[in-house]
Formats: sequence, structure tokens, C-alpha cells
Amino acid sequence: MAERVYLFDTTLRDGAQTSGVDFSVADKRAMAIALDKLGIDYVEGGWPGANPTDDAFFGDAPTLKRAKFTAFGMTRRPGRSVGNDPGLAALVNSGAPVVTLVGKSWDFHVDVALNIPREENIAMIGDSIAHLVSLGREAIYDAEHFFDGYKANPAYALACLKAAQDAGARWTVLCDTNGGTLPHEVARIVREVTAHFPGETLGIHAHNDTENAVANSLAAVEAGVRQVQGTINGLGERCGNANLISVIPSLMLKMGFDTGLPVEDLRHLTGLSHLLDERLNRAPFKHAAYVGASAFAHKGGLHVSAVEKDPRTYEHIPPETVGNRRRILVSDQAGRSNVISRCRDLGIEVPPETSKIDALVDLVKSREFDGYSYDGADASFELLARRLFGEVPDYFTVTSFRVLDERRWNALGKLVTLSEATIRVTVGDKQEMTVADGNGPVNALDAALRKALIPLYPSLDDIHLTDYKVRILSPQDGTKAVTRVMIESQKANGERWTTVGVSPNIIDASFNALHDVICFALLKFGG
Ligand SMILES: CC(=O)SCCNC(=O)CCNC(=O)[C@H](O)C(C)(C)COP(=O)(O)OP(=O)(O)OC[C@H]1O[C@@H](n2cnc3c(N)ncnc32)[C@H](O)[C@@H]1OP(=O)(O)O
Ligand SMILES: CC(=O)C(=O)O
Repeated sequence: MAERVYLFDTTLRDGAQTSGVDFSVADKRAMAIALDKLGIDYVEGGWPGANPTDDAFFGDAPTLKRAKFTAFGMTRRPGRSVGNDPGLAALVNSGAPVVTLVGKSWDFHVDVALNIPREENIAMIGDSIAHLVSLGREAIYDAEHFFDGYKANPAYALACLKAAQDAGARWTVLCDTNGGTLPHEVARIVREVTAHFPGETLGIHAHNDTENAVANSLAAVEAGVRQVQGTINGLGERCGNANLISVIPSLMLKMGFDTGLPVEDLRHLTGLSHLLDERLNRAPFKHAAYVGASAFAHKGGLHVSAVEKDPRTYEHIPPETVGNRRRILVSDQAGRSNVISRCRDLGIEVPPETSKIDALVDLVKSREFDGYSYDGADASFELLARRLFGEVPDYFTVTSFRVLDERRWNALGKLVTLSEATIRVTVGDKQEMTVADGNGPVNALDAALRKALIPLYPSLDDIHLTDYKVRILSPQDGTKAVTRVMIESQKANGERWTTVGVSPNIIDASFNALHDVICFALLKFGG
């Protein structure tokens, strides 16, 4: 039977120490519930007594069905009794059934950061853990800087662990607080520690300062620890903590451990990772292992050709196992297989003549050479393919446009820049000329184009531009540089699509991308 490894999530505590992260009580509640639903064993909610958010969160703690809700804090202050320590009192009063206490285990830290006798630190650990245990709490000792401490003074580091274990700690967790320990050192030290304490009482808490937090956590489990601490998406102080989104499937699928989660539930990992990004208002990291949009995205022609035959040729696991999906990209690295597969995904019927596919591959490559990028602009790729296959009607022709920008002092004595666009459009035998203002040249052009087209194609009325990105492709050319514009649009029904335009003239590049926005909308949603 597979051995059990316990999962401890500290997204809401160490994750809250990430620069730029500021959880609200509602964020904490949503994440705690999601972590519980996944089946994490311990959910550390924060540090009661440290700030009003954590006080409010613990004051009205979510009811977790499976996970043990955990409070975090530190050992008693030097020179105080446990019964007279406001920090410990806040932890006890939080009502959390489990309390994690951070305490020193590196003699250097005891000397420098606490500046107290080394025996007093050991007493602080033992007294504080015993106090919690006497009050019926499950107590966990996070041995801060354990690996650095063990390298400097193994006897002292082990004595700190012993104090916690003797006092009744359920777990003593070996922390690589500065994140500088490498996997071979973690493996060696954990093996040595398991000669003194059973692995079933030991945990690992790894920081990512050498990009090894996940590797260190897996090495520690391999060497004997049975609890892994980490965060969703690797949040945490400085470079972050071990990313549980990678740790969990690696433990289960690659190392054969039981984490208490059924393998089928790994499919929730991608959603959980995205939920955190949404709460933090961050774009998901495309290249994240297992759950990123690129984790199973195939670009090279040789890869796609083989993946089409059997995905195992270039995929370490089936993407669906973790709730992800395969993506076939089309770019200048593509061959026929990419293009055929992409067309199929987009519901484009692939013509039987290989010459048409070859023509599409050549067209994609030559447009990418000019600066287009179809990797992230599916709508422009679909239009390119369907145009080549003769499937896109001539909805409208823009015979000319003109954009004027004027910077002047207005009647109120304020400096303003005004934009105005004039556009001439032919639709069938009708000709339209419209003029519109905008808060910039692209906005004015967009407004003028819609003004001309909406009376003829009312379905365009509920389309909004949700993102507009400009990239300079030849910075060495200074202001003459070629620019690439990507526009993301959304219809009121929530559908989103991205188009691309390229030109040395930024207005022209924007117009090309806008033109595709409108053509794609007409193709998909009709007039
Ligand atoms: C490795 C880790 O990530 S541990 C978690 C770190 N997380 C945080 O610090 C976030 C939350 N922290 C806070 O809000 C605040 O630091 C508080 C409320 C906990 C404490 O605030 P303050 O009382 O103002 O103390 P401050 O933060 O300046 O310094 C920490 C104090 O704790 C002492 N201390 C540090 N570790 C320990 C420990 N394990 N046991 C007892 N005391 C400790 C320090 O020596 C220092 O004491 P001093 O004030 O006498 O110099
Ligand atoms: C406890 C903790 O966060 C650390 O030692 O890194």
C-alpha cells in the first residue's frame, strides 16, 4: 500500500508574506474552502493577533469539512511565562484546533536575532508546545532555519527538535527558511535526522531561493519526512515556497505516495491555481508546470507531428489528469501537422488538397516573418485560414481612413489632445463616410468604424475591446520601428477573442487588428 504523506498549505500565511500580495478576509475564506474541497490536510489561515485581517478571518473561521484549520504564531517571548504571553494567548483564543509555532533552531539566530542564552530558546520551544498541548491543541513546531542550523551546529538543531517532540508536538517541520539548501543536502540531512526521530513526525518547509523548493520537498519525502508544507502557485516570502500545485501530482503520479486525494481529484489543480490568480487579480503564469497554458502546448513541427500519432511522445502525463488541456500552436516553428490540428480544433474543415495546407503553412511563416504572431491570436489565424479557403465573405471594404491628433489649450485654459477619425466604408453598393472623436487615435478609429458598420450589422453593438497591447518589434529602428498590436475583444455573452495587426505605423497596425476584430465577430455571430 502507498505510504501516506500529509499536505500542509500555507498560502494564507507564508503566501501572505509575498511582495504584492494582500489578501482580504473574503479571499482567505474562498481559498480555505477551495483547499478543503481539494482535500488538503492542514490549511494554515494566518497569524491571529498579528493584523486585523487575520483576527477577522479567525474570528469568523470557515467551517472546513476535512482540513484541519491551523493558526500560526511564534514561541513565547524570552523571559515571559506561557500564561503571560499575549502572542500565545491570541493563538489559543483563535479557537483553531491546530497551532503551528515557529521557533529558532540555528544557534546563530538565537545569538543574533533573539540575543538570548541558547538554553532559553530551547525552553521557549518546549514550554510553548507543552502549553498548547495541555490546552488540547494539536501542536506543530516549524524549526526555522533548520538546515542552516544543522550545518552549523547539528547537536543544537537536534536539541531544538527534541524539545518540541518531548513537549508533545505532532510534527516537527524542518524549514529551509533562507532557501539556500540544495536537494542533495536536504536528502542527506533528512536521512541523518530520521536516525533520531521517526519520519512520521517530520515535515519539510522549503523556500525557493535557488529554484529548488519543489525538488527539496520531494527529496525530503524520499528521505523520510511525511508532511510537506507549501503554497498554491508557490507564493511566499521572497522567492516563494514549494509550489503545492507541482508537489502534489509529483508525489502521487511520479513517486507513488498517497496524499489522501483520489487521483481523479488532481483534475481540480488547474482550477485551484487559477482561482488564486483571480483572487489576486493576476494573469495565470503560462509556463507553470502541470497547470500553465503552455504546459501541454506544442509548437515545434516535429513535436506536433509525433503528438498527433501518440501524445505520450511529448507529454509526461495526460493533461486532463491535472485539469489542463493540450494546445497545438501555429507559428513559424509549425509544420503541416500543427496547421491541420489547429484547424481541426477551431472547427475549420481542412480541404483535401495538400496544396492548400502547404499554402497556409507558407502564409503563416511569411506573416510571422513580417512580425505577426498567431500563437496568442487565434481569431486572426482562423480568419487567415478561412480567407485562404474562400470561406470569409466580403463584409465591408474600408476604402480610406484619416486620423487627426490635435494638441491645444481649450477654452478653460487646459492642455488637451483631441483625436478625430474619418473613415470611408463600402458595404455592397452602399458607401458610408463617418467621423468620430476618441480619447486617442485608435479609439477614434474604432468609433468611426463602428459608427459606419453598426447600422448595417447591429450585432457589432455589444462588442468591447478588453485589452490592447503594443509591442515594438525592431527597437533598433527607434520611432520608425515595426509595431505589433494585439487586441482582445469580448461580446456581451462573454466570448473573447484575440486579433493581431502589424505595421511600422502604429495606427495602421491597430487598424489591421481592429479590422480582424470586426470580421471575426461577423463571421462568428452574423450581422
Ligand atoms: C520564517 C517566517 O516566515 S516566520 C513568519 C514571519 N511572519 C511575520 O513576521 C508576519 C507577521 N508578523 C507581524 O505582524 C509582527 O512581526 C508581529 C505582530 C508578529 C510582531 O510584531 P512586533 O512585536 O512589533 O515585533 P517585530 O516584528 O518588530 O520583531 C519580532 C520580535 O519577535 C522576536 N522573535 C522572533 N522570533 C521569535 C520566536 N521564534 N519566538 C519568540 N520571539 C521571537 C524577535 O526577537 C523580535 O523581538 P524584539 O521586538 O524584542 O526585537
Ligand atoms: C516557518 C517559516 O515560514 C520558515 O521558516 O520559512
